[in-house]
Amino acid sequence: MTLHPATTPLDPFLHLTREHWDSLAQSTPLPLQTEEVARLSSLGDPIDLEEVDTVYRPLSALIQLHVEAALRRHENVTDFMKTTEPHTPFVIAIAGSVAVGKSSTARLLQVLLERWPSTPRVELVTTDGFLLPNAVLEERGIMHRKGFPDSYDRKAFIRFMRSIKAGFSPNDLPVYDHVVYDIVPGEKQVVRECDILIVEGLNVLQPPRLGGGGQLSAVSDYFDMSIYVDADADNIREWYIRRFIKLQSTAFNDPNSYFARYADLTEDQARDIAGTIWASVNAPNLVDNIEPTKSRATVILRKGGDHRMESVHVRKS
Ligand SMILES: Nc1ncnc2c1ncn2[C@@H]1O[C@H](COP(=O)(O)OP(=O)(O)O)[C@@H](O)[C@H]1O
Ligand SMILES: CC(C)(COP(=O)(O)O)[C@@H](O)C(=O)NCCC(=O)O
Repeated sequence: MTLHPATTPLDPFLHLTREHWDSLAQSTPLPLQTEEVARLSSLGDPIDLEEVDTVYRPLSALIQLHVEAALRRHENVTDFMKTTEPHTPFVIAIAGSVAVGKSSTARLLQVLLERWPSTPRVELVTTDGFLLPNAVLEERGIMHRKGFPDSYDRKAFIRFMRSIKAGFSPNDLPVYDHVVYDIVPGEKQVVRECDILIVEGLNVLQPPRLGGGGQLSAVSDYFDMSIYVDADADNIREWYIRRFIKLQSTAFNDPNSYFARYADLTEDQARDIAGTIWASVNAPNLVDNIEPTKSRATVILRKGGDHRMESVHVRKS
């Protein structure tokens, strides 16, 4: 097997090179066209069909193995307990820094997984809907900590995950708008009944904390599998700055954009502002809160300088 680098007796991960990963699941079809891949990629995350074929085809096949095993276990356990409770959605969490490309990964997986016969219904929830509204962040003096664990309504997020794993489909999830940079008053996301739920966000792998009832709980208590999208902080910083410059000529021109005041900056000025936001908000959040959760993931996708996947690290089973 092509392992990279050598594992130690305490290392619970298998380290697979890009070449090894690419050689897997050769018979799994890739039901996607170039146009569709372009539509699913986020701004600044240049995924092409070759990358989808190399990285996401084996990943969707590996996820299917986990889903099928969970379905079999459910059948065996319900037989054993003489119950008839239907199975709950298989939950996949996607974690990683701001600007690392989590949303492209989530959207690609949604489309690939719903083409498998056993999982035709795949729903996607981004955790920004659980951010506290700006008015609350301002009241608490933590507007500069948007994306940090304390900027979320953790209780509502846990309630949502618990209801999913209790077999319900909530219809009242709050919705966040990146352009307005705030929760949209009155707007709700409906999560339809599904086979797989993908939950994507910075903080999905945060460890348990003590809740109101004296219980230790974390949203990850309700995950079946998790994926951490990883890259060097210097690369992610550059992707963040480049995306900010692209947003200047797109989203920031919307008069409703929270960043509209930055639309007319020169490229150098935009670089400076984006670098400052990165250094004061997103880098400390990555170092202090997000990166330390990496080893909790089932799979780590490690990207190189151009968003190209370099290696994949999978929990030993
Ligand atoms: N200021 C913004 N205005 C409009 N869209 C944005 C803004 N910031 C981020 N986005 C979009 O929001 C999505 C999520 O971004 P982010 O949280 O950085 O995660 P990631 O880059 O890992 O997917 C991306 O599709 C990105 O292009
Ligand atoms: C909205 C986000 C916190 C991401 O939320 P997520 O869906 O990961 O929970 C992030 O994209 C963001 O806007 N961070 C604030 C700092 C900044 O403007 O870059």
